[in-house]
Amino acid sequence: MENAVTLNNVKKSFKDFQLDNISFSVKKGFITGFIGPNGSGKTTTIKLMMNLISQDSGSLTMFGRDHAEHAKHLKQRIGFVYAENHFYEHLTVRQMKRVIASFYREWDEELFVKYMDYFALPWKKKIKHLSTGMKMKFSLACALSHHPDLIIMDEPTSGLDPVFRRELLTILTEVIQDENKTIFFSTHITSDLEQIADYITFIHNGKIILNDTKEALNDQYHIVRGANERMDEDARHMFIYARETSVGFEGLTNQPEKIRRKMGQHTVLEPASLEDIMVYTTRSERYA
Ligand SMILES: Nc1ncnc2c1ncn2[C@@H]1O[C@H](COP(=O)(O)OP(=O)(O)OP(=O)(O)O)[C@@H](O)[C@H]1O
Repeated sequence: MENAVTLNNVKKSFKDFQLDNISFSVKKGFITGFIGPNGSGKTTTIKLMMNLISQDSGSLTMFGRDHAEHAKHLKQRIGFVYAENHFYEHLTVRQMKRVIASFYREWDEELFVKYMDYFALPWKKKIKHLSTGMKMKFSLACALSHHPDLIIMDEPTSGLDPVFRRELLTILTEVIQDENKTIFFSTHITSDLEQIADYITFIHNGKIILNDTKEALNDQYHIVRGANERMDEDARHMFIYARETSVGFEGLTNQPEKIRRKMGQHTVLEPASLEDIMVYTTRSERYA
């Protein structure tokens, strides 16, 4: 399967934080959700992909080309939606659109007008007077209107009401019908990813913990509940995280079959949600 983006042993250090030789790929033609707790390195990774900062070591390729060497060409192929907006606040929507459109060879004015109507965006309003949701819609309209092959978004749904969030997910599902398009986006709203993501990449403390299909995670990761007397040292090793209380234990495992064999019928297993996976893995000493 072709990769839209490949990171190989990428390292980036700040004073108190480092992306620790991360390697993963974003599959072409699919939606990948990028999750991780606050400060885990999502925005830093996205900035590296966008060539807004440079890695200390390692390689980053996009559509098979080195992303820094071919930055100019690759920028044409990427639609970028960023939470901290990068617009000139004093311009109107129309003026700002003109600035953005001038950068892109493939700019499609007809498509942009369609999104302006669809999102009910005001042409004459100054950027500084747009609400958070409107700015995000404008950013999205611009990103989609130059027919990008890769759409990269940093928390696009944050600050959006549930109605528009759902619209956004519908738009993304429509965009991805074209199998040449790829979408990579970070979010804290894991339920959005349960709906639309094909792949999940999970980062924690600057390390990639998971990068797999959502189906594989659903099959593998389970929440287990049972009586404390079923838990022993052997069983404990099969859990990523488990806690015992007076009413019993609850934990996350990626070895459901082994647990079933070991703990027997009186233990309840159910597929873990992405939120469960994120919360329990973050608590685990294994990934500290
Ligand atoms: N330019 C910088 N200089 C120093 N430290 C930085 C810089 N940029 C980011 N960091 C640090 O790197 C860490 C990771 O930040 P990053 O923004 O990538 O996390 P994140 O996963 O996107 O978090 P959030 O979910 O809160 O947006 C943080 O501790 C942050 O303070």
